[in-house]
Amino acid sequence: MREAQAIQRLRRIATSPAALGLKDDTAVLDGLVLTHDSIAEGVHFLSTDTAASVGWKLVAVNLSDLAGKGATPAGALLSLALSGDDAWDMSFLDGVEAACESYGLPLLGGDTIALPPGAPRVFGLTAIGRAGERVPLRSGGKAGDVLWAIGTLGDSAAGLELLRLDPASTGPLVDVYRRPVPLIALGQALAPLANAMMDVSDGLLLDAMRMAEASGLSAEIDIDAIPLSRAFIAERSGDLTARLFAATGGDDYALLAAIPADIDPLRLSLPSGTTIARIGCLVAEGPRLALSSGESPVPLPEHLGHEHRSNSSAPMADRS
Ligand SMILES: Nc1ncnc2c1ncn2[C@@H]1O[C@H](COP(=O)(O)OP(=O)(O)OP(=O)(O)O)[C@@H](O)[C@H]1O
Ligand SMILES: Cc1ncc(C[n+]2csc(CCOP(=O)(O)O)c2C)c(N)n1
Ligand SMILES: [Mg+2]
Repeated sequence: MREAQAIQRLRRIATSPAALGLKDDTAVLDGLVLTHDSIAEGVHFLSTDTAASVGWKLVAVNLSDLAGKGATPAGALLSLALSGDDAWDMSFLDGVEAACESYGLPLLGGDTIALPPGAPRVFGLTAIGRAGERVPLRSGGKAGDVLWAIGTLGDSAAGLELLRLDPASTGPLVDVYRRPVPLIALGQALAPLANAMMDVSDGLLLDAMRMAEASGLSAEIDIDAIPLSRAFIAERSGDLTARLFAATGGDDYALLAAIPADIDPLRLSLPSGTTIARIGCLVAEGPRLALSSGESPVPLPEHLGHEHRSNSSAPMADRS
């Protein structure tokens, strides 16, 4: 089954207004912003990744969903699966602790289980944030809004490719894959201005299409405007192929914001070193997502981003 099919079925269960129709990154309940993300070995991280980086990543990907709504971290619940390798599990918790401390996220509770020997590791975290004065939803975009990307794209996907070629790879791209940085302060600064905002975790093109869909609009993106880091360009160049890779690779934990055209977020005093780029706009007419380079249209790539899909092979022996 595909992720989208499962969520479609879940919509019939999640009928509370706080669930926002499961059409956003988070739920919003009584001034709290709620999210839950899991990470699994072989799906979100490699068995060769350090345990501390896996713990960090679990916290960071959840904080990124709070950042997308401009929320302030308020607490977390951890789902911990012990693997039987005590040193690994302890280092994992060191990584969880480091990320919680870095972003002021108090651990409030959770649950601990032990995995059967050899089972892939899977962890979950519920992050709770306090809503700011406005919570920009995916669905709030207006025709004429400018689309801004905050943070660079493609670094993590490029880091993963390096690690796939050589698990001993190091450098800034590998660091972004293993230890993403949630853009909490930037999310808080932009939320009051944005009509719509979300984090980019599955791939810019897929997430921009989701924002356009939720807002009942179309997104136009200038592929040449996508922000790339120096490390990414040094590794893969900034040509169209590299840009499409960056726009679809996912795992970025950047932000995508739709901001009225008469507001210039570059005028805000954003933290130094912030990358923020005008990458397109939302419009009322046209295909849901259109790409261009220079003045020319660019055909959509086959895959716009990452979508989970189960394979139906070999059920577990004791599941019959
Ligand atoms: N198993 C589930 N039970 C209930 N709701 C779910 C489940 N899986 C996903 N959802 C909901 O579906 C919506 C979309 O989920 P999705 O995972 O695509 O969003 P996201 O958390 O922003 O993505 P990402 O995991 O890439 O950050 C969210 O509202 C999420 O809470
Ligand atoms: C080992 C390994 N293989 C592939 C990927 C790529 N990847 C996996 S999940 C995901 C989207 C975000 O996940 P979710 O939607 O579950 O939050 C992406 C881009 C990876 N990170 N590690
Ligand atoms: Mg998200």
